[in-house]
Amino acid sequence: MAMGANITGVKICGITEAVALDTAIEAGARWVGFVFFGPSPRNVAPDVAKMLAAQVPDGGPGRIGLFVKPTDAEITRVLDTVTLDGLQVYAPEARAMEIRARFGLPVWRAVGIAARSDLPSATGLDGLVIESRPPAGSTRPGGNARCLDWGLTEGWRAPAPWMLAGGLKPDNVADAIMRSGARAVDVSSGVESAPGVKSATLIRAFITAAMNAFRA
Ligand SMILES: O=C(O)c1ccccc1NCC(=O)[C@H](O)[C@H](O)COP(=O)(O)O
Repeated sequence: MAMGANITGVKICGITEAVALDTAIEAGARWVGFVFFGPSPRNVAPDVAKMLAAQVPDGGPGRIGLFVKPTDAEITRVLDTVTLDGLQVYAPEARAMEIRARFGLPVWRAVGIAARSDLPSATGLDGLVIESRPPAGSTRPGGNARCLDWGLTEGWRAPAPWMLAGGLKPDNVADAIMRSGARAVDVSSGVESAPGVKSATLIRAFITAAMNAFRA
């Protein structure tokens, strides 16, 4: 999962089965995400993720494991079974840096923002996932199909490569890219027919729309 200064591409997150993964690979996803968080409808057991990760060909999308405030033991349990290329973590910067040092993998930190002042001005991490804050009472910090105000990142001098997430869909991703200035986007709910059930049609439509917008 190389992350240069100008990463461009699409991450399809929350993959739990082979057909969705094949579709994402064929459609040109740059990253695919596996959620290791029990309360999520996209939670995937390590032995299933192992088979999915092995399905990604050499040169295919980066395999990203998503963790929420994980202990070292939780990450170890997954990495003992699943080959991953990077980690997406919901944790403070200092803890994310510890994880990076401990496991030797690139780490992106997910940051929920509601105002421009919430945008990080510094990070020692490999990248940032900028998304909306979860709604009150949500059982999870991401994957809530909730858009942020895309104008908040316009002109932002990001301290690391970043991707835009939250509430993106095939029919709004072009607008989101144009208004936010993002060069990489991350989607889960917006390519599902029901929570946790990915749609091949929506995955293809999303990647096509995003890549066309990046080229525009
Ligand atoms: O997908 C989940 O269930 C989830 C659970 C806990 C933390 C994060 C989670 N998802 C994050 C993502 O899939 C993406 O990074 C992003 O937030 C996209 O979310 P969506 O609004 O569903 O497209």
